[in-house]
Amino acid sequence: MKRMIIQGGNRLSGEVTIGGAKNSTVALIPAAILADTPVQFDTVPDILDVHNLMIILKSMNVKSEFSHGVLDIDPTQIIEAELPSKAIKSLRASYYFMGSLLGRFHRATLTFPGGDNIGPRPIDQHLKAFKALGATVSENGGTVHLEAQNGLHGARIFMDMVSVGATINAILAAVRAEGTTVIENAAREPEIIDLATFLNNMGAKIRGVGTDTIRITGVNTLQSMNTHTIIADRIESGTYLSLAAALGDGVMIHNVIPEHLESFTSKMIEMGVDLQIDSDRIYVPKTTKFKPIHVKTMPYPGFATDLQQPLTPLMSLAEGDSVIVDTIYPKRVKHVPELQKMGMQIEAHDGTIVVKHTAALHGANVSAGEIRAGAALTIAGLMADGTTVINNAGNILRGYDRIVWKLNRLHANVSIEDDTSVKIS
Ligand SMILES: CC(=O)N[C@H]1[C@@H](OP(=O)(O)OP(=O)(O)OC[C@H]2O[C@@H](n3ccc(=O)[nH]c3=O)[C@H](O)[C@@H]2O)O[C@H](CO)[C@@H](O)[C@@H]1O
Ligand SMILES: C=C(OP(=O)(O)O)C(=O)O
Repeated sequence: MKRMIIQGGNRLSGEVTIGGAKNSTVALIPAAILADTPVQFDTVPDILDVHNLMIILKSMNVKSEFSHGVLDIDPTQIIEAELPSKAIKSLRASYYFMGSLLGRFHRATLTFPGGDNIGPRPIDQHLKAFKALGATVSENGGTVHLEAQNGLHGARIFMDMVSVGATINAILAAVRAEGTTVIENAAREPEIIDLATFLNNMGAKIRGVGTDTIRITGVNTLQSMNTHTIIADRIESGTYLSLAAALGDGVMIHNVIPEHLESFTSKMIEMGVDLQIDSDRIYVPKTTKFKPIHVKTMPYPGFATDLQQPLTPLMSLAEGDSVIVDTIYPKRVKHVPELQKMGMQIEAHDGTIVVKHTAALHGANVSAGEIRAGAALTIAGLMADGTTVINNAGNILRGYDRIVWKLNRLHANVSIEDDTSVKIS
């Protein structure tokens, strides 16, 4: 288990550069096994999810090398093999191997995925899509077996609810299927567009991504001709925007796609933060007065559920009550009791989180129950007087690229310790 140690109270200033999007990367890596050539990604974030996906690739004889943000994957010698259940369970997105293995071998056997504990996360829509494409699905204990004995065939798939994961899995299974697939009520997240861009550049025929109807005409082969640059992480961007507003004396955030963050930046502006938004960077000036806001999380382009927690420390500075309703994950409140330990006036009842003005936060011994709860605790720890110890910090490192280095470059005082108290970067 890793712990993050924060000596709070420093004002932050300087520059930070956002990494490639976690939620793109974790779909692109499983997608790479659909290629008949080696593939290369750049601006890959250095996060635990990437390292765990590389372990899964290795078990299938797929070589991968990751250095300085460049990830090379060679799937040309891939074999069918039992996948390592510890790595599968370490992250949510391992379920994308269901779609990509089905696309590649017409069968797949996987244990159920892990990922953040943020309330119920069923995969019925994923399985419905696989069945529509011609696969049979059998479940045994914690294992799912998928098999398309007569191959995969294009179909019309209507998603009962808007799901990022089910949309991506349906694309992965359909991209090399015979005939045309139409996904209706599809999710529109930018990470889905990024995945389709990668696949289309290899010869796939995916049209309509970014709308709620996606059409895919299956192709026989996918061949990579160039490096795919991963889009900037909008959730990491929002996290740094929030902490820069809460305790910055002027912070420039580089490699941002402002169009992907409009639902978030509009709320910060409503709070009174005079953001200076450029084409690919945002400057956050020192701000001392904040107005309370109301936020409701929704599928993209609505306010992201992954950004409600990182905004709570900033909300605690507002002069009045702020309210969050998380319609995607109403039980995503793991940050609430931990922030209370730090003195924050925050409560959760019946799917509604209320954050009241809090005069001061103090350091405490807390736990990151999930990645974005960890982000909220990190920001609160930086704002607090004294020392904060965040246990289960592996949940933060799952998805925040080189976070200790980035925060310390902004003049924070943060370190990570493992069980044996050896400091790592
Ligand atoms: C790796 C990745 O990209 N993770 C993101 C992805 O997760 P993930 O893809 O798991 O989330 P979904 O978009 O699928 O979930 C949206 C909603 O649909 C429900 N649902 C989903 C699938 C299904 O088969 N049945 C079902 O009922 C879920 O319980 C949830 O209430 O989108 C979430 C919602 O934006 C984000 O918080 C996660 O960061
Ligand atoms: C919920 C998240 O991640 P995952 O879906 O990978 O668990 C997240 O990134 O906030």
